[in-house]
Amino acid sequence: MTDIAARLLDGKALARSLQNEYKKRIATLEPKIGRPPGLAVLMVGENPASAVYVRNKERASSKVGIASFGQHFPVTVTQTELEVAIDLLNADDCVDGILLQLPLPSHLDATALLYRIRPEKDADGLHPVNLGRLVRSEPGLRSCTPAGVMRLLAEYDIDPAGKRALVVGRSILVGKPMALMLLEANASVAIAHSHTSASDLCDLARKADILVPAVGKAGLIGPELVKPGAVVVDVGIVRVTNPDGSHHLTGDVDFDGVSRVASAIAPVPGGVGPMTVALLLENTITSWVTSWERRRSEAHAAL
Ligand SMILES: Nc1nc2c(c(=O)[nH]1)N[C@@H](CN(C=O)c1ccc(C(=O)N[C@@H](CCC(=O)O)C(=O)O)cc1)CN2
Repeated sequence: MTDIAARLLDGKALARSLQNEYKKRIATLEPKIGRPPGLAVLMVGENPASAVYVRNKERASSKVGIASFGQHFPVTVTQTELEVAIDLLNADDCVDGILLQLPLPSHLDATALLYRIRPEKDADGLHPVNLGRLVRSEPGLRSCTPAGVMRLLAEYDIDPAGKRALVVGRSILVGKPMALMLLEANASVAIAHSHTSASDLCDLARKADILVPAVGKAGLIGPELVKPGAVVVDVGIVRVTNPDGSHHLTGDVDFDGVSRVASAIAPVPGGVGPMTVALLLENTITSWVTSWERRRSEAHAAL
């Protein structure tokens, strides 16, 4: 039998309670604003994992009262067609958040499309204006997965200040913004990546008080890489095909082994994934309120 010592950082439960708060907030503000918040999730092609995530995002939106303006494009869609779709959503006053589900097929330039989304509607926090605000520690829309990790740590009273944190992975979606958010919270942050040697990864990981692997490699982090008492937040997503053809999800961390060494652990599934969706809803609500406030102050100024 598995002897679990670590506290479970339950992202699923926290995401559920955040969604209840969002629902109440929307119900209170909607009569004043005169319309619900709107979110457009753009998906291209038939990637089965993306289809699940997009469905989760749309379901969660509908639960809290966010209107969906999602569009699903065939894998043959062109860059120009997507640019036109983004331009129309940028101009649509009922749409507060726009998200381009990643990855995109290789004939498309994802960066150019992400840059085309108006920063005020960038619900994913991936536009360079929002990433730049993060670098400067200014308010702005923050990338959902790392923001979800920070919220999960806060919920369990884990303060990164003065702690050694190691982020494994340097993607623009998770690794880089994650390192910046931990730095903003006053951790001493290191980043390991594909060019980090196995022995350096081992040294850095064993010194880390907070370990955040975000690579997508099952079993990358075993108990031998974890400092006793460390907090481990698994952000890796690995979709494993079962012998019968069905799938299950796992992360970068050997959950059973690491649970015996760590003081707290966020699992996959049930950890950061649901928090990613919750923070997307939160960003959309923030954009909704901000655009309403902007319009109100413009209307006052025009009087
Ligand atoms: N534009 C974006 N694309 C992608 C992002 C992103 O943040 N923005 N992140 C990942 C996938 N992702 C969000 O899109 C995501 C991953 C996982 C989950 C989640 O809820 N996982 C559940 C299990 C879900 C299931 O398979 O049933 C869990 O971990 O418990 C949500 C969103 C790549 N693309």
